[in-house]
Amino acid sequence: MAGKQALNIVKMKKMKQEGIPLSMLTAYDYPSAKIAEEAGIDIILVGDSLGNVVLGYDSTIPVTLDDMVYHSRTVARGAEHTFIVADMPFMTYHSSISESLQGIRRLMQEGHAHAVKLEGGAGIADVVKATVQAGVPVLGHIGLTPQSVNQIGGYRIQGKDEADARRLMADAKALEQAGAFGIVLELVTEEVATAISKELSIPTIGIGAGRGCDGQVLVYHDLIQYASPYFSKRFVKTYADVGGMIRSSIEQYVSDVKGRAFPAAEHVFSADDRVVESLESLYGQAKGQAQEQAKEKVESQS
Ligand SMILES: Nc1nc(=O)c2c([nH]1)NC[C@@H]1CN(c3ccc(C(=O)N[C@@H](CCC(=O)O)C(=O)O)cc3)CN21
Ligand SMILES: CC(C)C(=O)C(=O)O
Ligand SMILES: [Mg+2]
Repeated sequence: MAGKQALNIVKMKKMKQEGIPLSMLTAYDYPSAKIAEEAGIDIILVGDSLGNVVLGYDSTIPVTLDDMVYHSRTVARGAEHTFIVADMPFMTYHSSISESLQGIRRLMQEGHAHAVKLEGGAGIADVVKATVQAGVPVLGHIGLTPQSVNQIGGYRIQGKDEADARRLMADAKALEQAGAFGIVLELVTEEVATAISKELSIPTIGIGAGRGCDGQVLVYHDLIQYASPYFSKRFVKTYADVGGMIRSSIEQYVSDVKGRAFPAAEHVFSADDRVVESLESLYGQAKGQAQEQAKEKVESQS
């Protein structure tokens, strides 16, 4: 797999220096990955947001490492030439370095990811360091970290006051120091996200973090309004109503079946006349035999 990708972490850093924005999009399965690659996306994120948009949970907390491995490998089959980052899910990188590395190994070897993303700042710098030491590129993720939603107390904008701004900058620097190749800034005020982007030599990738980031990321189902509860959020731009298209297509299908408009002549297969005749006589015989047998059965019982 390695080497087939159009982009790598060395080129990403160069793109930041040259002022070329990075486009990242989530994908969770073969068709979404295939279309994202065909459309020219720079980086695919197999996000644990799959818990929300494909598994129907109300947060990312129930998502397991098995879920991530499974979806990551389907994405890898659909996008063989795209750099793939996979999220490590809730509480799989906090017990010990060795357990964290075992999970990361699975995302790389079984999930065919090229890098992993971990939520957290200075507090997870040691795991980031050990992962990078093992040869695995790490994407950081600070600001709103959905795996900590119960601690944060909701999906809130980060970096509004000075203390928060300082904390975010310190976390970003700690991650860069630990060897992260980039950092996702989620739901961070534009001023703070811009300052962090200027301060770091590694690219920042924003979601709801404004115009000063070195790249942008969105959730696939939000972008195309595909049954996502988040598509109308302020930080999302929707480009199509794919959910609406799917719904009206299925409504039309239901109505066609009920009204016998489908299948029509062009959808059916016909045998030639001679075969039809012989089938009819065959069915006629078979029908006659069956009636004969049924009659005999009734007679023998009486
Ligand atoms: N489909 C989807 N899209 C996402 O962007 C996403 C997920 N799922 N799941 C994981 C996290 C959760 N995310 C969220 C969830 C809620 C808000 C939200 O309610 N935002 C408010 C602003 C809140 C405030 O003002 O503090 C909004 O109106 O945009 C934002 C990001 C982003 N991530
Ligand atoms: C929103 C992005 C950054 C993410 O972590 C996800 O999709 O899981
Ligand atoms: Mg995530």
